[in-house]
Amino acid sequence: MRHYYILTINPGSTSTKIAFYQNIEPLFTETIRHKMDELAQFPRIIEQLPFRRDKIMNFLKDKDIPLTRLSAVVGRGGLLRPLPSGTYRVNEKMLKDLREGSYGEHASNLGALLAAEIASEAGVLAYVVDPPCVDELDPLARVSGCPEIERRSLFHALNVKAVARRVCRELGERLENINLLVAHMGGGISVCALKRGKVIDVNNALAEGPFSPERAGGLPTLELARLCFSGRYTWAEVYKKLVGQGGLVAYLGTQDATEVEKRIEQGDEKARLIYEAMAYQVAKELGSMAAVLKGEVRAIVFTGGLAYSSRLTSWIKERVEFIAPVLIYPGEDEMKALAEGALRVLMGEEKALEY
Ligand SMILES: Nc1ncnc2c1ncn2[C@@H]1O[C@H](COP(=O)(O)OP(=O)(O)OP(=O)(O)O)[C@@H](O)[C@H]1O
Ligand SMILES: CCCC(=O)O
Repeated sequence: MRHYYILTINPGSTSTKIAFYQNIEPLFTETIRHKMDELAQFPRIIEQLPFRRDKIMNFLKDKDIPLTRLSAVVGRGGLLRPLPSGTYRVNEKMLKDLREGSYGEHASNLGALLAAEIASEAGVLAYVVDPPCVDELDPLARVSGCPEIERRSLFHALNVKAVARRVCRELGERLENINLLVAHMGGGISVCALKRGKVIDVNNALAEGPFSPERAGGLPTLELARLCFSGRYTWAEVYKKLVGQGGLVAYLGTQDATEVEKRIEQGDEKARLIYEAMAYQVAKELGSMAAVLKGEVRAIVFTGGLAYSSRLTSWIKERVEFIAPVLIYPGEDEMKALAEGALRVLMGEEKALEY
């Protein structure tokens, strides 16, 4: 079998994950965690591009990987127009939408931009796989209750799809034959109802559902409207309150769940209340997604960085295990999913989709 060398880049809200694959074998992987004050120097996410690019180039240098060795570079896709699931070739139109933030600002917007810069230096193609804007919503799920506002599918599609495939392999099931609930719990939280492999409903992870380490999640609408019209905040300030500085950060001053757990162990009652409330909200969202699937759920899956926490997962589990067995896949499989998506195209098993 021919060997392809694939660089995968995954810019998350608090980290840049990088890996170098020979086909689907990881030769090197690294997670660079960014401190909040390090990122705070950039008013816009797009301005982090040279900072994160340098980190990647240092990684390649440290590991002695010349650009000439790369067969492809693949980044986590960003906020683009609603798209079918798949692998996309990065093109100028995609880069323009990401640079301009046409569909919103998000750390993952940097994925295609970083991949394109490095791929062009290496003289190879850049791809993205299952971006967060993958949209498989049931028509019922699009209705919000306010005609001017349509619900939007925006979630951790790459990891959710990859973990769902892995769960099915391990259960000996076919994805298209079963229903799953998958809760990705990282810097943001996506709680998904998968009906025969399709995410037919999910909380918009930037604007709905449980609060998360950095996101405020769904809020009481009238109180939010009052805050917006108070004259105390600009749109940019409100956005930051809801998306980058909400949730654990707003209540506790940190997005780091391990730090919150240390405080709980030292008897910090506020930290305990807020952390348990996050678990409570995830459980509540899972309950409503179980109703979406009419209770026909083969398994409930927890994944993402927070799934490493046995304290958090047991709080959620005790409220939802009556629905279906709970399976825990801590961290994420995103890097492998990126490599696999690019490899399917390099090997000609799948045609890259055009944006
Ligand atoms: N061992 C652990 N125990 C508890 N929490 C952890 C552990 N490891 C990571 N976390 C927490 O997981 C969260 C980050 O998860 P993750 O790395 O999946 O997020 P991200 O990739 O930055 O963002 P996103 O998943 O939204 O794209 C942080 O709150 C972090 O403190
Ligand atoms: C993946 C989009 C959602 C988030 O970052 O929380």
